[in-house]
Amino acid sequence: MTAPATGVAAAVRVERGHFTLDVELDVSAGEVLAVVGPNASGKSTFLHVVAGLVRPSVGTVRVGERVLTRRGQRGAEPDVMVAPEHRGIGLLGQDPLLFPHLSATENVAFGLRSAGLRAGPARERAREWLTKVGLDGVGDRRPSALSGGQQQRVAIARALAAEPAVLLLDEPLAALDATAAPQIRQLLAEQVRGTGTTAVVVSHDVLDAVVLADHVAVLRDGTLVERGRCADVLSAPRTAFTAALVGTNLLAGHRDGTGVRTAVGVLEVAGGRAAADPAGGGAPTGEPDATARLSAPAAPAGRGAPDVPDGGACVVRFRPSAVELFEARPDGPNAFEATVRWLEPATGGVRVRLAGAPELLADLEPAQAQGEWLRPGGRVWARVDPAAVHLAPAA
Ligand SMILES: Nc1ncnc2c1ncn2[C@@H]1O[C@H](COP(=O)(O)OP(=O)(O)OP(=O)(O)O)[C@@H](O)[C@H]1O
Repeated sequence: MTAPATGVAAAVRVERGHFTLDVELDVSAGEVLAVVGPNASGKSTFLHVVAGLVRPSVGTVRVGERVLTRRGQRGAEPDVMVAPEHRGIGLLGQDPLLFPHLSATENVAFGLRSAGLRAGPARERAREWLTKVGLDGVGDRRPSALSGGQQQRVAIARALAAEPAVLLLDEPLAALDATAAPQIRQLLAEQVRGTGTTAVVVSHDVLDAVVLADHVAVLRDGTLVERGRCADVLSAPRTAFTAALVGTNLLAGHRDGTGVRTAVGVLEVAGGRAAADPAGGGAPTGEPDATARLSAPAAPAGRGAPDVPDGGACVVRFRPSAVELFEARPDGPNAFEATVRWLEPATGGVRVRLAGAPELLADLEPAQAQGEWLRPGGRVWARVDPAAVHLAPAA
């Protein structure tokens, strides 16, 4: 029953006053791509261009061999703008947008009827889909008699029953409560993968990328800043936004011998050898001092460090659990002074947010988080083990 999966190729530019979206993104047939980014980065705009709801200033959108949008191309190629309802693209947003006067079954059957299926087979298929999304027995109810999660299940059934060439998901879980969201996320993952549907999901929530997608694209200010397999991008982010999304620390800087010069000083990295003399370069006092070397220069970088030339732009990454906090300056490399912004609960302990741009995170066990010195606004010393500091070329 399922239509063969089809890929998407979009290269579009949208100009809107101060905002410009300029992205080129391909999604292979049967692949699920998550598009993440801060507010107003252009995620929905991109989705709407693919759906045919927004006309780009210039660019093309193809699904398989079919050109759905073409605008402002050089040469004699005429402009194309296929209407949204003729694109074979399904769109599922946070609002299920069900017809209030139709039952759940009729809501799902409606799209199938519009696609030319007769009433009997359309109802039959609609019932099958309601079973697939866990709604056996509620087909006769109208949306007002269904919970938010159940309504979203109906919307998923309606979207997938139509066998779209491509399914676009715009924050599909944003309106659901904490109990319904994981269930619907799992259902979406099973059904989108089970049908081999090519999909693009826009979300603020990294879990959506982890659970639903194969690849992730990170947008910032209308521009693509990272793109790759979820496992790679999320485990080794190269931008502060992605790092914040996955709850890790990331500092941009420049290679400086065996370390990296960052906003908190020179951090020695995994693959470089930590220095024996912590006082070698002088530690910063007061505000972070980017000129200070936080340990003495070490031996040349070992095999663990990527090949970033001295002075080259790069990022360092370290987990919050690799950051220790002290009341007084500790011995050893990679110590720097910082101001506590606030404390919050974390799995198995306390997460401390340290002021700065970007802010840094430290995850402490409860016993380490005791003491008057550890309070919002207080000055503390942080230390990161060089073996836990990972270096990557700048994105
Ligand atoms: N219809 C519109 N007319 C003019 N500008 C718009 C319109 N829709 C969005 N914008 C602007 O385009 C930019 C990108 O918005 P978009 O909704 O695509 O971002 P987003 O990443 O989806 O944001 P959010 O996560 O907040 O939903 C923003 O500056 C927004 O104000």
